[in-house]
Amino acid sequence: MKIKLIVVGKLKEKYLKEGIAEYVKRMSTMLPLEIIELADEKIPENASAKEQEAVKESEAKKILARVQEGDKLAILAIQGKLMSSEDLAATVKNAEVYGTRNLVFVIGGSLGLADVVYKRSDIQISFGRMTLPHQLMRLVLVEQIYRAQMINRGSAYHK
Ligand SMILES: C[S@@+](CC[C@H](N)C(=O)[O-])C[C@H]1O[C@@H](n2cnc3c(N)ncnc32)[C@H](O)[C@@H]1O
Repeated sequence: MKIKLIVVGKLKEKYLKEGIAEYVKRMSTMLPLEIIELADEKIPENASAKEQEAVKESEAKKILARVQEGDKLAILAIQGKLMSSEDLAATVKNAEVYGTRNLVFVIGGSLGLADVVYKRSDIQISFGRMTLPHQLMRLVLVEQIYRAQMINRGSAYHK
């Protein structure tokens, strides 16, 4: 099985790039993580609700173009399901056991994800009701995917 992470927007901060690269490297000998970075849409200044929806729809098209039939799609959503690290580890293990080809995580852009992405998703994962910047969310999620794999290996990394 492959684990993929689809993200909207280019990562700018060096400290985030370095943190993510470290966990990606650590996972290279386990289930490796492929990060697919999509260009974000320009948000017009003082964008109306309709313009914001159009941005999300356009980002959704690019996201869903990278998702294949049979992929298990886990989106990051503030109002989604609260999960423990052990729950995430079980999600990864189950996907592997059931022969899933790709377990795909998605983090939305600064406006979030369009409804069409929610409809396609198999799980909506919440990291709490607070809003995290999507770029920081990327680092936090990558660490949790690493942690999930360490849990599944019975490693002392997870205490
Ligand atoms: C800046 S947030 C978007 C905020 C937008 N108002 C919304 O409700 O989705 C960008 C992305 O980061 C992710 N995100 C941010 N905070 C999160 C949290 N607490 N739990 C899960 N995902 C989160 C989501 O994928 C979201 O689409």
